[in-house]
Amino acid sequence: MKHVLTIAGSDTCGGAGIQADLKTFSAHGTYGMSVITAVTVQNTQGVFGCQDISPEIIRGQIDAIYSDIKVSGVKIGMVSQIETIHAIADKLEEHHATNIVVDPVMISKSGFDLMQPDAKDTLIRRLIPLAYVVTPNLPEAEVITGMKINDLSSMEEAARKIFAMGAKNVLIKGGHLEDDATDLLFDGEKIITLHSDRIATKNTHGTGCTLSSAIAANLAKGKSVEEAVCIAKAYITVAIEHSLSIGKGVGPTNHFYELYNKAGIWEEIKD
Ligand SMILES: Nc1ncnc2c1ncn2[C@@H]1O[C@H](COP(=O)(O)OP(=O)(O)O)[C@@H](O)[C@H]1O
Ligand SMILES: Cc1ncc(COP(=O)(O)O)c(N)n1
Repeated sequence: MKHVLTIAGSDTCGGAGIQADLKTFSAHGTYGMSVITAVTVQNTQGVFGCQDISPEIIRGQIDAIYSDIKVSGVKIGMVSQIETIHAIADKLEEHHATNIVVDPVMISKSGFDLMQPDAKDTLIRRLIPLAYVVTPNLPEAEVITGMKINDLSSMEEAARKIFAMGAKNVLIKGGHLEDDATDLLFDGEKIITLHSDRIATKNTHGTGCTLSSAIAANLAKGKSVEEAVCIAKAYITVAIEHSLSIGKGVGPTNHFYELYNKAGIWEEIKD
């Protein structure tokens, strides 16, 4: 069994962040571990507070894992402060971490700043070059590139710009497009589009977290980037199709493994 690490924030209600990542790792038959960067006060209706974990404790958590356990894939999610980003980048470089998926989380669906705006340049300078895959949604890709993105051709242009910043592969997510939920992958040579019809649901809490952890789990299992992203797209689509109306607001994705069996993608994700 492969071991996969998430470096991200805690979401009290279990829909996004560390909790979504660990559920996704388990559903893929991998062993999940976590380095917590911040604890949010959060439910399906919003984020009501946040306590950052000190850089010292973040560095300690990363050392605790890498000094003891082989890590085959890493997902990075919420990193709210400049010092948090330096602590993570320093330690991942020191431990020669591989298969790093960076989800540049900035603002929650409910509108809370999960990354302080002044940390943007540090994220670009320190984390994007470490990324084997970086997975911005449209607003995040706009902040990173400074351009307007609203269709496939501007998604392609943005992917090329972010590739030039040092990421080995760029996946621009189309969850915020007006029409279909089409994502676009650029591997430095070719563009691949991953299409899904838009599912009519309000329950999309943690979709980006789920997708990036599914990519990390699949890379850890030895899949190519193209395979990992395609399987992760199939996974998130089923997870949204069966999303849960838990709470009064935006409900979470569903990681119950029987669903994947029924949807016919269990054969793909179980290996
Ligand atoms: N309503 C939807 N129907 C189908 N797929 C969706 C829907 N919303 C998001 N997705 C997919 O979920 C994944 C996460 O995308 P997105 O919601 O843009 O990320 P984030 O959570 O970072 O904002 C992408 O693969 C996207 O295409
Ligand atoms: C701890 C944490 N990490 C990430 C997200 C982003 O998820 P979403 O975009 O669905 O709000 C979140 N809400 N909370």
